[in-house]
Amino acid sequence: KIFERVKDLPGLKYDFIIIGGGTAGNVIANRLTEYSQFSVLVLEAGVSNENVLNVSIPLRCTTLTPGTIYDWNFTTIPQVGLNGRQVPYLRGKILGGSSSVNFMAYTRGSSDDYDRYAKITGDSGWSWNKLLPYILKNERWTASADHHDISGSFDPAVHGFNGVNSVSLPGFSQPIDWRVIQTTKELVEFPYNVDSNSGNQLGIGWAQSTIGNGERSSSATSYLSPKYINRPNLHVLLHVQVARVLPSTSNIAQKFSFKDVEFSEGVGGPIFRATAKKEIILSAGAIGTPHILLNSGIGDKNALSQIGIKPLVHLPSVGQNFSDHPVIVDQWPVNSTNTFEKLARNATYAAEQLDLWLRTRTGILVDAPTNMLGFLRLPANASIFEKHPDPSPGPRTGHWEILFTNGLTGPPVPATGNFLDVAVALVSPTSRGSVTINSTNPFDPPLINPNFLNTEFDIFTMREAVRAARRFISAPAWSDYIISQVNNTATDTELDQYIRDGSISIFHGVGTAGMSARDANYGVVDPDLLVKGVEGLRIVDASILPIVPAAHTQAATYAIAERAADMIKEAWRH
Ligand SMILES: Cc1cc2nc3c(=O)[nH]c(=O)nc-3n(C[C@H](O)[C@H](O)[C@H](O)COP(=O)(O)OP(=O)(O)OC[C@H]3O[C@@H](n4cnc5c(N)ncnc54)[C@H](O)[C@@H]3O)c2cc1C
Repeated sequence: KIFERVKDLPGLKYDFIIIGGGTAGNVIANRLTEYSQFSVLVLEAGVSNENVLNVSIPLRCTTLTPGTIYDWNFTTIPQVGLNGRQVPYLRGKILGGSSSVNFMAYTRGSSDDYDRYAKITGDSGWSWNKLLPYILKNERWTASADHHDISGSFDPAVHGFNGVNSVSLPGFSQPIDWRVIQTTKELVEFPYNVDSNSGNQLGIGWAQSTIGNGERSSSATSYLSPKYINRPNLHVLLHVQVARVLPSTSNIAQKFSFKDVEFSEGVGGPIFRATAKKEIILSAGAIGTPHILLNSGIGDKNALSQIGIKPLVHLPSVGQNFSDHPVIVDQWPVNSTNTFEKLARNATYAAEQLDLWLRTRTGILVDAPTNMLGFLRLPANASIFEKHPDPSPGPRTGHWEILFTNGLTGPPVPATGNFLDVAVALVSPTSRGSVTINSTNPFDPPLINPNFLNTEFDIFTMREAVRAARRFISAPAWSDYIISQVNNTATDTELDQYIRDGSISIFHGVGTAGMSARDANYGVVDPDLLVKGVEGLRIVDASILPIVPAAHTQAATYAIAERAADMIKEAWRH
């Protein structure tokens, strides 16, 4: 059941309290309440996702953030690597969390990504082969909205058909799609990959998205769908912001045991306390989770003391090791009028498409903006490798990603002109940032520093990615489509300036509560995702990934949560 006010809850004591009804939190809520004897309360700061049309309509994802009530509306601190600019840091503030506002790309990353997590943690359970059953448990492969023949566009052998969260291929073909595929035949450096979710992500192919029947599939629409949310042991409370977790006792071993959660109803509203009889599960995401830990006195003891927060547990890695992907978009003017600009400029066409979506869940609105994407590596002989080791986790993993969009990705749309958008993202960054606080008020926003493009490897790779994307669009497949080429002869200095002035986040931040081996002298959680040095506190969200995967991060987040749910059930079964 979903509650909108604290006073309507039957009480404030539950077996499990989950902080954050986001991507991971709702998976945990669903799986734990499969046991009718477990009671679960989810505390979520955001609003309901119900009846928000723009959340359901995939192509309208560009309207959900920033500057709306569905976003936390964070901004980074000035970024040295971005010529001092501050950039928006989007995070969903709505039931479903970022899965309710994201761009729905379903990319798992490579097998190398997960095998590296296994190596870092010393737990083979995080390896690709061991995690695959959980990836499949999440996924419900679904027909495309237009029911076209999808053979040859994905590999059914690597997908899950009975999971909870819908995944599908595009359901409305875009006029640029065949040109992308044609280019993979014309230029050997850009091979076609029938399915980049197989473990080997290299190459370009059809985007898979968390969309079912032409609608967004989020953790709220899937894991909290009516058959689950009606369970009597599952309560979700909206509009409540968690400030802190509080220790109740410290046992003989002098370990703090965390059982209580302090939260406010609305911003600046009354403060309440809820108690977990078994465990508190922090699922507030890569920004929210370290923020709550630091507010609670769990972090670097010197930094906390300096602000005036009493340190309870000295865990210097809290909020550190933040890694994310910077992205930059190149635009080419094209000689077609059949691009996304048409939707923004032609009200009759837009109304027709909305009507089509409302009546039949077909038409242009059924897809995310990107129908085709791919992951690529720097050439093995790239000069950067003379100075730097390869930071990618293995040969099946991209250093950078390319995404194709049939028009501008967001407002403002200029009065004239039609465009092709090609975005490149750095998916193997070596820069590391942080999430910290500078206030004793838990409701003040944290300081977000992704520290983009602050290493030689990162700027080199972005530069080469931009150049490669421009080579891609110089292929014969585009010659009768592109009106004028983007500068193909820019120098390194010119490109660096352009990249530092234009890059933003693609919002894949992780690592701020990273997992490490049980005996490691760094890290925030152990391989079972229990916070080191305390009792009763587990973290299940994207923050536990020690290094960002070479992929959009929701698929990994779902998989983590599915495995974590089994760990929690196992821990409390008896
Ligand atoms: C605009 C955008 C586009 C993206 N596009 C893609 C994409 O196309 N594909 C992809 O794979 N990934 C994408 N991502 C990233 C992906 O969505 C996230 O990595 C993933 O959803 C993170 O899941 P999570 O469970 O860690 O956090 P979230 O899903 O963000 O959940 C955290 C939840 O905790 C709540 N919360 C936080 N703090 C508190 C507090 N103090 N009290 C109470 N509640 C709190 C939040 O409101 C939220 O509901 C995108 C992200 C954004 C923001």
